Amino acid sequence: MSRHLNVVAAIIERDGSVLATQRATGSLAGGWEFPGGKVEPGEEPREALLREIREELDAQVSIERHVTDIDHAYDDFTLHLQCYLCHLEGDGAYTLMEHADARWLDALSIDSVPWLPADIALIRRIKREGIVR
Ligand SMILES: Nc1nc2c([nH]c(=O)n2[C@H]2C[C@H](O)[C@@H](COP(=O)(O)OP(=O)(O)OP(=O)(O)O)O2)c(=O)[nH]1
Repeated sequence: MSRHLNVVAAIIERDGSVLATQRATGSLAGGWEFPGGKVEPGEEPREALLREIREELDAQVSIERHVTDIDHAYDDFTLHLQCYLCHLEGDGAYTLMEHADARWLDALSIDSVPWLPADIALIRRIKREGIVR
């Protein structure tokens, strides 16, 4: 039986750009994603998102709204990805605690990184909604 992951992702927006992060380890290393991670048992999705952003970026975000849920089948697991539009709190500073790299990408540069397969449909949605411009 293949594994099923319930994951939350933060689409952190600033002036029409979003913060993309590059996975450092594992089978998807090198791929770009939105910061976030697995929802733990008993956790609400939004609570999980705030925790993951603290752990991965040493930062606080405010959650504006839910954007969409993406379902994707990888070779060895299935993914349910709940995506929220967020903004960095305070002076907007962050520190990469786990990722190899991060970039702010706008509508012109968003396709310049190799996104994880599950994120392709999400990027289309983000463009269509005008979250990147
Ligand atoms: N955070 C995030 N994960 C994504 C995205 N797209 C995508 O396919 N994934 C996949 C990659 C991983 O297999 C999974 C997230 O799991 P993870 O292992 O990073 O979660 P975690 O931070 O809880 O990790 P860990 O504590 O178990 O190390 O979802 C995305 O945009 N953001």
